[in-house]
Amino acid sequence: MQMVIIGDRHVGKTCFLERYTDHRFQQESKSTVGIDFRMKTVTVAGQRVRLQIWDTAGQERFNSITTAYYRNARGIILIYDVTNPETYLNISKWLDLVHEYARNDAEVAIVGNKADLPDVQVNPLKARNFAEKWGYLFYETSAKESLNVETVFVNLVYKILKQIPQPHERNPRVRRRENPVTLEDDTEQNQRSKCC
Ligand SMILES: Nc1nc2c(ncn2[C@@H]2O[C@H](COP(=O)(O)OP(=O)(O)OP(=O)(O)O)[C@@H](O)[C@H]2O)c(=O)[nH]1
Repeated sequence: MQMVIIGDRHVGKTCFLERYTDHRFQQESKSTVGIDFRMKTVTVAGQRVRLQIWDTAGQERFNSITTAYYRNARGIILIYDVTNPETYLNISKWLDLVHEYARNDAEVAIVGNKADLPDVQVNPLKARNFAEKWGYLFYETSAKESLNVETVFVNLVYKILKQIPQPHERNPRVRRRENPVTLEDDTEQNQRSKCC
């Protein structure tokens, strides 16, 4: 299952992904050039899912490269920085690209990152209302303090899985237990690739 992480530069996309796949945080994270990806296998609602997560450059000059990766993404994580209102306002610009390049059934999560910092300048209620109005997930996260990072992935995968007809839905006599918060960090494989 492919996912793509988008949003302005410096909002913490790479740190967010590294926190999820490598359980670490690097204060001196380098700007992503073009595109990068990591793999992780998770179990959500009893189903093992292999995620290929694309980390895109926030700089506009890479848009022609990065938007090519939207097409195959089942999930899109759009990150802004809670201490930088401009990155929140730019969400609509990123959503325009999503509507232009992503599949119609892609699930979107809006994420306000850097929630550990004291000078929060984006009202989380406003952001949540906006996300809910459009049927998107919403979370405030901290890649630094590992707040809600796994929750974003689990709930996004769960939402995507709910879209896909499951075997038990085709045969109502076969029942499977559903537990959206089940997360087994069972096989963690980090593969990296860079291009451009
Ligand atoms: N306090 C705090 N700082 C963070 C957090 N996440 C990222 N940062 C910092 O924000 C800066 C940018 O992080 P990156 O992950 O490189 O940002 P990016 O969105 O991938 O940037 P581009 O690759 O340029 O698009 C770095 O100095 C990080 O240390 C967070 O949750 N809390």
